[in-house]
Amino acid sequence: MEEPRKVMQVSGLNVTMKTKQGLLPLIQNIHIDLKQGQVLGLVGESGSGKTVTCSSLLQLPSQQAIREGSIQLNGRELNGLPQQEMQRIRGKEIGFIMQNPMNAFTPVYTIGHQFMETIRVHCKMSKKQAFELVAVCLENVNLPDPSRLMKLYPFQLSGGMLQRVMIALSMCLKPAVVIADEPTTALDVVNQLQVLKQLERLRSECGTTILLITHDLGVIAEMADEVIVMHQGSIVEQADVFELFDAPKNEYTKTLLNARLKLPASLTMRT
Ligand SMILES: Nc1ncnc2c1ncn2[C@@H]1O[C@H](COP(=O)(O)OP(=O)(O)OP(=O)(O)O)[C@@H](O)[C@H]1O
Repeated sequence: MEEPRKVMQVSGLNVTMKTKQGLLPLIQNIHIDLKQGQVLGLVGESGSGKTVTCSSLLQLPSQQAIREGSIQLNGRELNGLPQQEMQRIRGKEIGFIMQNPMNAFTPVYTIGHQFMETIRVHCKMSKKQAFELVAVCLENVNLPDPSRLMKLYPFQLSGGMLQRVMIALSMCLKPAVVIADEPTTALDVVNQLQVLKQLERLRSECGTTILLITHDLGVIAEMADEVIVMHQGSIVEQADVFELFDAPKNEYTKTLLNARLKLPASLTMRT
């Protein structure tokens, strides 16, 4: 069988932070290949460097971060691109869904206004066309009464609804890659399931590659094809999801998996 195409290739990525105490290395020598249509899980304990890695892939502005290495999207080098250029890439070519979706929206504009403005930045269309497209996209992620919802402000929606608005935006812009950083952590079980279902649709219907960062190994088992395990800023293991759960090779991975098995059943039955 033919290997899926590599959409994003990260190699030799190091991130060092300038702090008052001096230079602080945060992640070292990260290599990630994201293949078309795959869900790649990224796991590791708190502070292992998952978010720093994502911020680097998105080239989020940071005065303090020194990023070395290569981040290629469909063969184009992103590391060092001017922010103006990255703004065109973020959303349209690399989508992102954050743990706290409230941070992704401006509180003073309605959902409809923000959604329409974002797609009009990337695609040429009239306000009327954008309105109709947004309504269809919101309906597509099972958000009821889209015309009413578009008139609401972010604080008037639940976390799960906002996550689905962000997924709807990705379904609309069809980026090659979506980075989802703890997309279900802040949600109740019903909303978690809804968001995971919509992410799965994004992959199956749009062929989007998803980098899924989560603490929840249940979510990884359910969603991921392959898994990367990070520890203290480095990748310690990468394997097919079945292989990783059945026969972890690295000692830290074993500890991570054992920690889950030792939790009471009520805490592990989250999916
Ligand atoms: N701006 C910063 N200045 C200094 N240190 C930072 C900065 N941002 C992150 N760090 C440190 O980098 C390390 C990795 O942080 P990161 O947020 O990537 O962890 P994480 O794996 O995403 O954790 P969590 O699962 O809790 O979100 C942590 O030790 C954190 O304290």
